[in-house]
Amino acid sequence: MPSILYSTTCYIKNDLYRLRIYIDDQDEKSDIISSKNVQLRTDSLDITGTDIPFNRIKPDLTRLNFELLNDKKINNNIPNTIILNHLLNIQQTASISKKSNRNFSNSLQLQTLDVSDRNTDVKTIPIFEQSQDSSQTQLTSNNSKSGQFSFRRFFSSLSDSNSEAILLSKTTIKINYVDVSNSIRWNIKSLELEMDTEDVANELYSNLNLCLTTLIQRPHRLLAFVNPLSGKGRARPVYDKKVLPIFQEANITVDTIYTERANHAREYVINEILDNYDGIICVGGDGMFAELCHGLLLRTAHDEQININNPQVNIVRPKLRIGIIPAGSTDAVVFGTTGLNDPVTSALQIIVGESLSIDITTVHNENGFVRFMATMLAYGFFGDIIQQSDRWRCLGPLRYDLAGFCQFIRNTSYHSEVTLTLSPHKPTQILHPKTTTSSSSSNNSGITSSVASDSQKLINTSNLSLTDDSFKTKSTDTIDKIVTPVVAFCSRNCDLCADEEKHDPSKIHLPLQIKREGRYTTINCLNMPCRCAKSKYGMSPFVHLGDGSFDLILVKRSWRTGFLRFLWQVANDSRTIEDLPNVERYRVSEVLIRPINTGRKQAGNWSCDGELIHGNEIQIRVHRQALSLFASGIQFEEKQKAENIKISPTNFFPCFRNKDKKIFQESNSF
Ligand SMILES: Nc1ncnc2c1ncn2[C@@H]1O[C@H](COP(=O)(O)OP(=O)(O)OP(=O)(O)O)[C@@H](O)[C@H]1O
Repeated sequence: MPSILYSTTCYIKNDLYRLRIYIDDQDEKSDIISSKNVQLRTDSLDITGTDIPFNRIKPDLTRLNFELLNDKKINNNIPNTIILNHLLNIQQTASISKKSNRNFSNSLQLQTLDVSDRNTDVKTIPIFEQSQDSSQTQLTSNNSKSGQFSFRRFFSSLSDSNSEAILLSKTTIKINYVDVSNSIRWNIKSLELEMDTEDVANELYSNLNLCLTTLIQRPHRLLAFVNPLSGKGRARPVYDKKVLPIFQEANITVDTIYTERANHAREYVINEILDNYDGIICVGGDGMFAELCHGLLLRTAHDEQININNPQVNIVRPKLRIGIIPAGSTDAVVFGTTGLNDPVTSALQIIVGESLSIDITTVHNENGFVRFMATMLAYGFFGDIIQQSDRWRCLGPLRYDLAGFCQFIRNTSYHSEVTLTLSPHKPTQILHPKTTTSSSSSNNSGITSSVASDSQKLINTSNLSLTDDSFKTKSTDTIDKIVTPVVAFCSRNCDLCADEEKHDPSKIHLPLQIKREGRYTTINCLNMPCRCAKSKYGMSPFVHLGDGSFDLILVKRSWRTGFLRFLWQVANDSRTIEDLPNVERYRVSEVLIRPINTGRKQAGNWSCDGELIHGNEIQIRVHRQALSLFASGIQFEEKQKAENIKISPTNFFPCFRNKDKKIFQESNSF
């Protein structure tokens, strides 16, 4: 049963409401969130405090509930509940009510408004609006749209009002809150609550502010880095006009640095004192994020005296979180962690202290540490594009398309050896023999299993022992395809990412290593789906952000039409990409890629998070949840609704399927 902390009545748009601040019963949390009409115990209309102290308030469990007391139809613009943590700020302003058309219920003992008070109330204007920080006071009036008080405007509005029912006092509480009714795109909304007396308004105002002080997961002081060149120069206006005002509204202090050169932010984060900050904000694209990510992780590794050059070392998660305001040209990280690249949504997720820990992979070559990888590492086609487009910088963004086209015409492939360590899974989830008709099968929970029968044999016949080197590394040319068993989107509060048991070393059942060798057009490691404007689902839609694994996609040498089909599916629907005859997808925790140069043939190029890297061989190793972001993760049911993604219970992949080496469109009906 929820515990009510506070209860009062108020008018919202001339309708009478009962406002209650209550704490959910923790066990009932999920039910209450899902139910629109929260059942609270009936209490008196007077202000009621309970014996629950404010320091026991759980921000996600404490809510404001608005119950309409008139007989009128419920106004859909008034929320039924607002989570305490979604309040941005509370203002107390003067109220000038228009002709009263309030519909008082006879059964309610309401205080009638004393008209004789009006004159005295007029004297209270202008009022001082007190922000959450008591040291900041502002002169405001609710008549003043610009926020500047104007006596002329104030008195002219008085004469416009109907004198019969004018009430002038500090009786209006304005609540600015984060509207999450569209759980993908967040917005700011406000609600004006008109209280009966100034005393009640004062009390509600101070109670709500007291509640706000309990929100410890929220940042109070942030350091923002703005790359003025990001996204063709849109980062600065986005930050100055859209984001900074929201931070100010939420009483967050932000120190801003406009970067002057590449690596400015990275050096600052590595070298300067950051103790005063609760988080770092990156305003820009994926390149800026990579800079901050490196700065923070390298600084932490240095503080913890970790030898980052050792490929087997475990990195430590920094204490500070990074918030990303998308203003770049691709914004793959933000797409992958919030579902869209909307600066306002990202700013609001930072303000309310949403937290998401993501995997980071370390990239080493034969000489030691090279880079951290947050999104994608590529060898071959995509690395060659980066290398070529770097030479054609003068062509602007067009250079990527042009370099891509040239590379496609060349259709180069590279002889390479790939040693991969499959991500460990529970025995019950693993490896069903491949059937002749379909390469994958799915159940209702969206979990699909698929594996080559040879691999099944290999596992069944092996004397499984973690110390058995012959088992640990198997060269299996016969293995055709091994597809990860779990193909569900990584979403907000993802079960797979939260599954600690899976990451318990004592529970690892199958650290299977496999060697693959052949000619590949491209070898890609994806730590995130890499959704962006050019790829609806990203190259790897089902990779999870925090489950301690990443996806390896091998694209074997083929005719240009075969590779074009791969590119087409990456752009449009990559959910079944491994069904293409030239594509293999593995879920792995570690990969070693070794190009085999056969004399005259040149090796391909490597790119990591869009930057060129070098090495004769590259080792990639995942570090589970090594970096925390201010982000919510994606509410996938909502996203599916918004994008009209159809997922049939019996067929998780309704679009394209590989059957007898042919691609064809299936009907969604079966
Ligand atoms: N003031 C600056 N002048 C030049 N380069 C900068 C400056 N600040 C940052 N950089 C560099 O610019 C590169 C690209 O920046 P960023 O990622 O923000 O923009 P983008 O390329 O438009 O977006 P995306 O990476 O999403 O495509 C980063 O690698 C960063 O190191």
